Amino acid sequence: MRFSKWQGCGNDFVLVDCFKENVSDFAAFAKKVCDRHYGIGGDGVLYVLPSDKADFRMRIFNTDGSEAEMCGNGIRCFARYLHDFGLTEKEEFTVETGAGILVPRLQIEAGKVTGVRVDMGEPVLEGEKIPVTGFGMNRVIEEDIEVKGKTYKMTCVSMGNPHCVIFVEDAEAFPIYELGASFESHPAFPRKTNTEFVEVRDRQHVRMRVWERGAAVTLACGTGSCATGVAGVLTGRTDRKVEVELDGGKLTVEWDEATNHVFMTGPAELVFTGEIDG
Ligand SMILES: N[C@@H](CCC[C@H](N)C(=O)O)C(=O)O
Repeated sequence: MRFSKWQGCGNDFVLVDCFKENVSDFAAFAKKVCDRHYGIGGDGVLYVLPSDKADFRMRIFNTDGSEAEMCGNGIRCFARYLHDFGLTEKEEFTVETGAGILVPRLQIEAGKVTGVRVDMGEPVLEGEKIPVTGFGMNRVIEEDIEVKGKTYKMTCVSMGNPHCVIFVEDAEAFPIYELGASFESHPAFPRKTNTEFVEVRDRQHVRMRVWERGAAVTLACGTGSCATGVAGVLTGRTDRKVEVELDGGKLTVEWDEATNHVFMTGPAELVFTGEIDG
């Protein structure tokens, strides 16, 4: 089976083109190939599929085999694959995801792709829809959450997938490896959650570390960066456009007031291509 390996800000993915390859069990394949010792290594697998609603369909599976609704760094890699490997000649196209139909646009300078800007759609803010229990259809802004005997203030946002944003004094010092899994599996989140630990540097710059649902600590999270941008506005900490500094690079996130859509811009790079026994 042929595959390609991609990364966006160090969040890395194995991509399989299902127009050409046949995968019988998407979840089992993801668990197997994401293993960094016995497999290819990756934070998830992106499957390129046909769609009857959009130009293409993307499905994303985490390292533990769970399927996520959406992946921000993944959709930029997905878009670049479609362009670089000749599946489309368009610079902007539609992609069906578990978070609806999203629109990536390639940024091309002097014939070279320099990045991808994605219209990530509207954030979902109603507690029940994120989902977070105990808040009905209200927004969940700076609400208490107790984890391992300590109370934190959480702001919850869905970008198709659930996010819990915790603003902290010092993101580098936050004990993410000790606490991340307890946020992910907290009873407040019926579908588990991704959690972002965010230090505000100023109104246009934040530092974010992430514990991802189904993948633990990763070097970056695109949907998490978007959720952070939205949470920064909802809590009055940041402007509508912010640069998010991640362990593996930087993303720009803008929550547009006129459309209510979130736009994410950042890199997507091919690491290598290969073949594996399917
Ligand atoms: N890294 C991704 C998000 C991948 C899915 C996530 N782990 C989930 O289960 O929701 C991103 O860049 O958005």
